[in-house]
Amino acid sequence: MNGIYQLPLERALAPASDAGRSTPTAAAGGSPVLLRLDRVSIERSGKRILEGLDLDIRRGSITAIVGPSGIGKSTLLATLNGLLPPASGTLSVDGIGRLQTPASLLAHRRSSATVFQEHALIARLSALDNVLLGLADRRHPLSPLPWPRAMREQALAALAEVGLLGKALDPVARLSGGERQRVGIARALVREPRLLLADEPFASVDPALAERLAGEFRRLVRDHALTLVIVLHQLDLARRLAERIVGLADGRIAFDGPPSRFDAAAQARLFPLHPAPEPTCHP
Ligand SMILES: Nc1ncnc2c1ncn2[C@@H]1O[C@H](COP(=O)(O)OP(=O)(O)OP(=O)(O)O)[C@@H](O)[C@H]1O
Repeated sequence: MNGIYQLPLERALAPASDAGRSTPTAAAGGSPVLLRLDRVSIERSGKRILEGLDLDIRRGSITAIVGPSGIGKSTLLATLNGLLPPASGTLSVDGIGRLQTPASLLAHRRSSATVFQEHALIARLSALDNVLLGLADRRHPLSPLPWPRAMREQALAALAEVGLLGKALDPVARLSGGERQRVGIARALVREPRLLLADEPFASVDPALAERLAGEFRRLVRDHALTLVIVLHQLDLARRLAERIVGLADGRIAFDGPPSRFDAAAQARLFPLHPAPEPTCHP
């Protein structure tokens, strides 16, 4: 892990409900909050997509982002990732502070990784080479040299983590949908992120495989002390995987609570044009 992330942690943050919430900085102490959005508004091409977002993401937690198509779920992930700075408000990260400068944004991006719906893999390259691309920002972009041995070992370890060591040298074009998704997960893991973002990672796999991959995400979060924020369309899966559901509607956070409170009425408020599915049991 890069040394910059081992800065002394800030003092414990005040609860989210406090009026004068403090900002994560690199002071002494520990914080249960990894990431904090304070009155954040987000725009795309000058158009306001989301506004007034107050959100604390706790370290080691799994948060599912749900909401209708086009509401701004991927946009929110892009802001959490540091790719799309807020139009107003602040985004703060424990150990880094407010993401206001290029250096702080870079530090945050280096400690985060994203898994995409369509994997964003290069089909003609091997699984191993695709995973190595997760480390592309850790060496010179025009380097003609082979990947250093240490990075190759890191990438192989990430492939082993998702059960694909045996296919490390296979071109991605020859892998199944589920295997490709695993390569995408390995490419994120190789960055040793503390924040893992996932944008509809189960959208192109069948329900049984989605269930299995969800189990793998849960294990990875636990084993690697990750914090996961995952955009999901499958509400049942969101309820089973996450300990917290954040629902977006009308440009705002319209629901924020545990799966047990995400009942038919809450769903109907997020998806008013569709009848809410029957509530299902969850552990
Ligand atoms: N690069 C962009 N430039 C301008 N507008 C964009 C851009 N990307 C997305 N938008 C707009 O921002 C809004 C939110 O899009 P976003 O992709 O975040 O929604 P979403 O909730 O993730 O949708 P879906 O569930 O369909 O993936 C939409 O109106 C979309 O048209």
